[in-house]
Amino acid sequence: MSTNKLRVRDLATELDISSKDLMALLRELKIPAKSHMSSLTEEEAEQVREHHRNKGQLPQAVDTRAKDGVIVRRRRKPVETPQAEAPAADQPEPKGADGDEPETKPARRRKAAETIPSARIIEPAGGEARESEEPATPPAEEPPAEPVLPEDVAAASEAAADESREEVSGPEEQAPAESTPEVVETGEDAAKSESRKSRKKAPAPAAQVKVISRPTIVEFPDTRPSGPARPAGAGRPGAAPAPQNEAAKDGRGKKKKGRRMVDAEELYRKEEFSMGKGRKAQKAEARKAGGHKGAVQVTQPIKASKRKIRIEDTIRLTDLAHQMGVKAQDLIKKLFGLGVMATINQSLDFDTALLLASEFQYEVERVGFSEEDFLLPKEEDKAEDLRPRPPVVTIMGHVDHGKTSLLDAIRSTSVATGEAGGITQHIGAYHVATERGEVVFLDTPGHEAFTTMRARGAKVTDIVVLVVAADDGVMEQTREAVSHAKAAGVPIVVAVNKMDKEEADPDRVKRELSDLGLMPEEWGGDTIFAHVSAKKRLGLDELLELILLQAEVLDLKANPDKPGRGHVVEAKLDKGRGPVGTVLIQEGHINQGDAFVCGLISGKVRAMFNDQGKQIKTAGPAIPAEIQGFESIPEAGDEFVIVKDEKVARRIAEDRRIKHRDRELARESKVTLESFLASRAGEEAQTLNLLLKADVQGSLEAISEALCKLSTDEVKISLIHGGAGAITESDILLASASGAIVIGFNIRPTAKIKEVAEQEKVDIRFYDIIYKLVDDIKAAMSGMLAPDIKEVYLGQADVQQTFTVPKVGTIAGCMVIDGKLKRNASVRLLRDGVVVYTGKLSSLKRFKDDAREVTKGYECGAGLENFNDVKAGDIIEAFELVEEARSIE
Ligand SMILES: Nc1nc2c(ncn2[C@@H]2O[C@H](COP(=O)(O)OP(=O)(O)OP(=O)(O)O)[C@@H](O)[C@H]2O)c(=O)[nH]1
Repeated sequence: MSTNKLRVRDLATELDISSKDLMALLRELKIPAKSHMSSLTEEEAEQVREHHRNKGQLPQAVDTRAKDGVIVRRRRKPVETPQAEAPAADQPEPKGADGDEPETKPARRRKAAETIPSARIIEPAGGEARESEEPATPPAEEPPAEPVLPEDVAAASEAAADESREEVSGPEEQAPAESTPEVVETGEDAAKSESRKSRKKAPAPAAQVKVISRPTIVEFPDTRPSGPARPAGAGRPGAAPAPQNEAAKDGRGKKKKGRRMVDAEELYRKEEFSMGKGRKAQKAEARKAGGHKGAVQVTQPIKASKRKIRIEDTIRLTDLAHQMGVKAQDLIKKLFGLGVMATINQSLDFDTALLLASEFQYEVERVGFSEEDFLLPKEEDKAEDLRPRPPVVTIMGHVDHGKTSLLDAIRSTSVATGEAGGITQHIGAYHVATERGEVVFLDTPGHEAFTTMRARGAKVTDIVVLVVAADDGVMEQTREAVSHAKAAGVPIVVAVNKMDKEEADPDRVKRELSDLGLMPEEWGGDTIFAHVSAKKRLGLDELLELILLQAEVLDLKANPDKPGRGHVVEAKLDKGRGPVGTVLIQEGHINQGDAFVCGLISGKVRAMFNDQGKQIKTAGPAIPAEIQGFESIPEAGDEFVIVKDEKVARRIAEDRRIKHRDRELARESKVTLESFLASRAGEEAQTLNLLLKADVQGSLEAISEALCKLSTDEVKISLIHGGAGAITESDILLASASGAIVIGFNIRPTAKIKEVAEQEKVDIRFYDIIYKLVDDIKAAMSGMLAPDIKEVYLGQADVQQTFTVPKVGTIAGCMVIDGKLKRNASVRLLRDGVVVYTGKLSSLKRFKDDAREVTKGYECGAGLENFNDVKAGDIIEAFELVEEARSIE
C-alpha cells in the first residue's frame, strides 16, 4: 500500500480513460472525488482498477450511488439503510473516505488495523473496550470484548455515533483478516488475499458493496460467530460468550438481540423510574451493569420493602409523587380517573394515598403521628415523690370592690417584709411567703380571665378569693364569679373588703352569699370569710392564713423531680427579648435550656426570671417563671410541656397546628341541644349544662324552676349560671369552658356576642315562650329534638333617630351595622340586648324610595308593624324563618 497521492487525472491516464469517465466511474463506485485533481486513496484506486479490469469497460449504470463521505463496506447481506447517506455526509472526518485528505488516512487505517477490530467497535458505546486499543492484542483475546457489543446496540446513541464510526474505521478494514468471513467473503478472493497486510478493502462488485449507516456499524461483530470460515478468526466464535452465540445462531440474531436489549433496558428504565432514580443514574447503572447480564438483572422486580411508602394521616400529592418517583401530573391524571379532582399541593388522606399508590404497585404503611409517643410519659407519681406545693389563687369580684387593691396590698406587704428582696415585676403571677407557707396569686383578677383559661383547658387556680365590698354587698358580677368558680369546682374564700368604711355591713354580705350557697362557717356552712381592708392593709395576714388553711384541706402536692408541665398565665412580645410568657409550673421543674412545646408553638428555655425580675436557672411546682425562647407569642391558658429536644418539640407543634387547622375548618359547636345526647353517649348519668339569661328576674326564676323539675335519673339538668339581662362575653366563655348551652329568654345577642359564640363554638338558643323552651329541653333530654323551623339571621341595624310620620307612625332612621335588612323580614327590637318587640318590618326605605333590602354600611328608614315605641339606640334585628326537613339519625 502506498501513501502516495494519486489524483483522479493520473488514474484516468493509467486506465486510459478520460478524467470525465473516471469521475463517472468514481461516482458509481461511491468514491468521493470533487474534480479530476482530487486525490484518491490507494484502496480507492485499487477498487477502480479492479472494477475496470473486470468489466473491461466503465460501468454504465449502478443503482446505488455513494455520496461523499460514505463509508463503503462489504457485507454478505444487503442491508437496506436508506438513511445511511445522510449521516455519512455529515460526518466531520470520515475516515478513509475523504478524498481530500488521502495522505493521512492510510496511515491511520494501518494503525487501526493492528488493533483488535471487534474491541474497537464496542468501545464507542460501551466504553469498556478502551484498553483494547492496546496494539498487537492477539485475535484470541478479542472475544471477551464481544459480549459488550449488544450493549452498544442498546446504548448507542446518536451522539456516540460519530465516535463509533471513527472507531469502526479500523475494524471495518481489519474485518477480512478477522472473524467476519461473511463480510469478507463477499468480496473477491483476489482482493482478500492481498488485504491481509495491506488492510485495503477488497474491491467488490457493486451488488455486494454495502453502504452502512452508523447504527449498522455496531451490528457488525454480531455476525462474526456465524461465519467461522476464516481461519484467522477460528478461535473467536468459540470464545464468544454463550449469549452471543445463541443470539447469533442466525443472521437475525443480532437484530433480535438488539431488540431484546432495548426491551430489557426499557423495562429497566421503567423499574428504575418508578424507584425515583433519575435518567442519569439509570444510564450510569445500565452502563455499569453492561451486556445482557446487567440487563437481565435489572428487569427483576424491585424488593417489596423498597416499594413501601410510609404515610402519616395525610400526604401532599407532590410528596407522594416524589416518594414513588412518578410525575405529580400522572397522579393527578390517575386520581381524575378515579373521580377525584386534586391539585399538586393537595393533601391526600390515607385511603386515597393507599388507592393511588397501589395503582403504581406501591404499598403504603401508615405511620400515624401521636404526640403522646413523643411527650414524656405522664405516669402516676408515687406517693413518696410528691411534695406539698403552694396554692394558686385567683381573685374575683364585682367591679370596684377592691380586687386590684387587695392584690397590690398583699404583694406590697410581702415585698415590704423584705423576703422578696427585689422590685416586684408584673409577670402575671407572683408568690408571697408567710410563716405558714407560700401562696401564689394570679395577677389578672376577674372571672373572665379565669374562665378564658379554663375554656382553653387550663385548670390553674386552686382557690378563688371572692372580694365583696362590705358597703356594697353582692352584685351582678359577684354572682357571676360564684357561678364561674362553682362551675370550675374551685373552692371559694370570701374576702369582705372595705371593712374600714363606716357603712361596712359584713353580715349583709354573708346573708346574700348564703343565698348563693356560700354559707359562712359560723353559720353552719363551710365557706371561709375574712374581713379585710385593702386600703388600710388590715386583715391581710389572716386572709393569707385562711387561704393556706383551705390549701391544707385540698392537700395540694406535686412531684418536683420530673420534666416540667404547666400553663401560660400571661404572654407578651417584649421589645428586647422577643416573645415571653409566664408559665406557672404545676408539676416537675423547668431548667434553662430545656426544649418545650406550648400550645401550637415550640421553643427552648433561653432564660427564666422570677416575679422579682431575678434570673433563675430552674423553677419548680407553683412557681411562676417568665420564660424567653418561645418561637412566637403563646396564649394564656396554653399548656407548657418540656420535651426531649427541640426537634421533637417542633414536630409536635407542627402536628398540632395541622390538627388545629382541621378543627377550625370543621367549626362545630362543642355542644348543641340536638347533639348533646349523642355527644355524651355511653356516659352513665348525663348532665345537660345550661346557662340561662332572661329579660327579667321573674322569668329567670320561673324558667329555672321549670327546668330543674325536668332532671331525671338518666339526664340531669345543671343550671351553671342564671341571670337577668343581655348575654355577655363572660357568659359565652363560661358556657364554652363548661360545655354548656346558652338559653336566652326574650333577649338577643349583639353581633359581637354572636361572633364570640361562634369563635367559642357555643350554641345559643332563644325563646320567647316558656313552654316551648321547656318542651325543647325535654325533647333534647330524650334525644328527640329536631327543629322543624330554623331561624336564619339576616342582620342588625342601629336606630340613630326617630321620626313621626302622620298616619304611618314612628319611623326609625337606622344604619345597618351587620348583614342586611330585608323588606317584609321578621324583626325584633332590642333595647340593651332585651327583646322589646317581635314582629315584621312595615316599611323599608332608602331616602324616599322603597328598598327591597339595605345592606351593611347604608342608612335606611324602617317602620315596625303596629309598634311605635322605637327609640334611638335600639337595635332592629332582622331574621327569616326557614323550614328545615327533619333529619333521621
Ligand atoms: N375605703 C376603702 N377603699 C378601698 C378599699 N379597697 C379598694 N378601695 C377603693 O375602691 C376602689 C376600687 O378599687 P380597685 O382595687 O380598683 O377595685 P377593683 O375591683 O380592682 O376594680 P376593677 O379593676 O374596676 O374591677 C378604689 O378607689 C380603691 O381605692 C378598701 O379596703 N377600703
